[in-house]
Amino acid sequence: MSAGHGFLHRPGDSPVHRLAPQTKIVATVVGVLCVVATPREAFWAFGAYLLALTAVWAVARVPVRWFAARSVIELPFVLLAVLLPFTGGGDRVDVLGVSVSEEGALAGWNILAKGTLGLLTSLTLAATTAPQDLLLGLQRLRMPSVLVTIATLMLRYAEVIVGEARRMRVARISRGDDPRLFWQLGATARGIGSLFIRSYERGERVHLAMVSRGWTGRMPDGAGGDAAVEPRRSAPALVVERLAYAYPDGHQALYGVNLRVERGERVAVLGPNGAGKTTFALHLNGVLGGGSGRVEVAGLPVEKANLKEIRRRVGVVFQDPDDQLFLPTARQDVAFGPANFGLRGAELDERVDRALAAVGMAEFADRSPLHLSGGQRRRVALATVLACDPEILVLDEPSANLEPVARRELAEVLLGLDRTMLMVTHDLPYALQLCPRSVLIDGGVVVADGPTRELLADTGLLARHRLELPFGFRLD
Ligand SMILES: Nc1ncnc2c1ncn2[C@@H]1O[C@H](COP(=O)(O)OP(=O)(O)OP(=O)(O)O)[C@@H](O)[C@H]1O
Repeated sequence: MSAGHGFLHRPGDSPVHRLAPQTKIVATVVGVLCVVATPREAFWAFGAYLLALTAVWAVARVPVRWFAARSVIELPFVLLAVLLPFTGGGDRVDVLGVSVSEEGALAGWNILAKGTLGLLTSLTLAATTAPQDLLLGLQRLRMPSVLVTIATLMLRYAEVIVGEARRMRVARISRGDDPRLFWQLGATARGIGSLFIRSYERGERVHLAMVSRGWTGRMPDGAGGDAAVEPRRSAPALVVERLAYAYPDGHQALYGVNLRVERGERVAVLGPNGAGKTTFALHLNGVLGGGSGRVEVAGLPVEKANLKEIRRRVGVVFQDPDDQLFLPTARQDVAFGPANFGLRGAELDERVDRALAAVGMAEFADRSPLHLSGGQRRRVALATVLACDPEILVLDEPSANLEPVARRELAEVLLGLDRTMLMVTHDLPYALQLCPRSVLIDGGVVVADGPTRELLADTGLLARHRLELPFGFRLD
């Protein structure tokens, strides 16, 4: 679902909607400054501003009632403005038998007129400009990148909350809940509680995806990357020995995983729900750690001192592309990882273009990821990781929620990539198509390892670990 329809944004294709966002931002700031600077007695000027705004609304095809409904946030100021004529000092006049302060009335009018016009001007900008385009406009106006990034993260978080709220509302209404009914207020309150927990979890996944692409909590400062630690060329791509891990709540997810993957191999990681596949994958670039055992990438141990280099070499593509994409344009999202790893200027642009081209999304570079289809988003998510030029690509459920054509197209992209690949998946035909070798994890250990075709032909093995080929699928 696109996040285009927000509380403050009213999508459309009017000339006002199509204006460049930076032009609208500048016009809004100038408009608000003019309103503030206008003397309070210049009643005609306020009338002219309002007339100009209503003309813009007519062109933008946004009804007056849309603005009226959103102007309620101004209510406290309206109350203050209404009280001032009665509480103000100075000369007083008699209006319909009530004594009114002249100075108070003018002060109230000043607040009411300037506040309302300022609010309506800002609402006009918000109504006709998508949030992502606003960020783009700020960037084009050369706002400091730190400010734009903070605004971006705040926007992403707001989207996370709104998205979770929408999903929960749909799920509840489809189960017969009507939040308008008084006796269901308790359930609504509990819903709000779980909304914040779910938003927190989603925020954590977004953060994990950022960390995987080299985010350290600091903005790239243009100083270039640290010197790379040279890996051993002759070493296998990946060596995992006796890897065990318990989550902080004490739940033991891995009990001693052993795996060796040679350079250029494509390996499917199969297993039932809760087997430990994702936990295992998150150890490969040090997003999870602190357990026992050993993980080595190209001869480099996965440990704190090597984390930056490890994350450069191991790219994790998460299951949900929305966890991976959070910047205003696909291009910026794809540039995020390599910029964290120190790439700048023409080299960075070239890397981004190459990654987008590799997934067939070059023409969508300047679009907001939120305006792309599910399959397109997944391809951009893959590009965000390819742009880091990883030696090992780890994909978590790459075919989940993809329509057949998008699934096939992604397979073609993946088959065209010349790198070591680990693919966590429940999609057994996809594993067969893409990975000559499979490992089967269950109960936190590797229970089978061999050619994918042989593993999938062993119906007893599959049944023991709750796996099965789709109905009608035959291995020939
Ligand atoms: N943050 C967490 N805290 C505690 N336990 C967790 C956490 N994340 C996962 N687990 C538990 O660890 C075990 C392994 O989870 P993991 O997500 O690695 O499984 P998986 O094989 O990827 O499953 P699926 O196929 O359903 O995605 C599960 O029993 C799960 O409940």
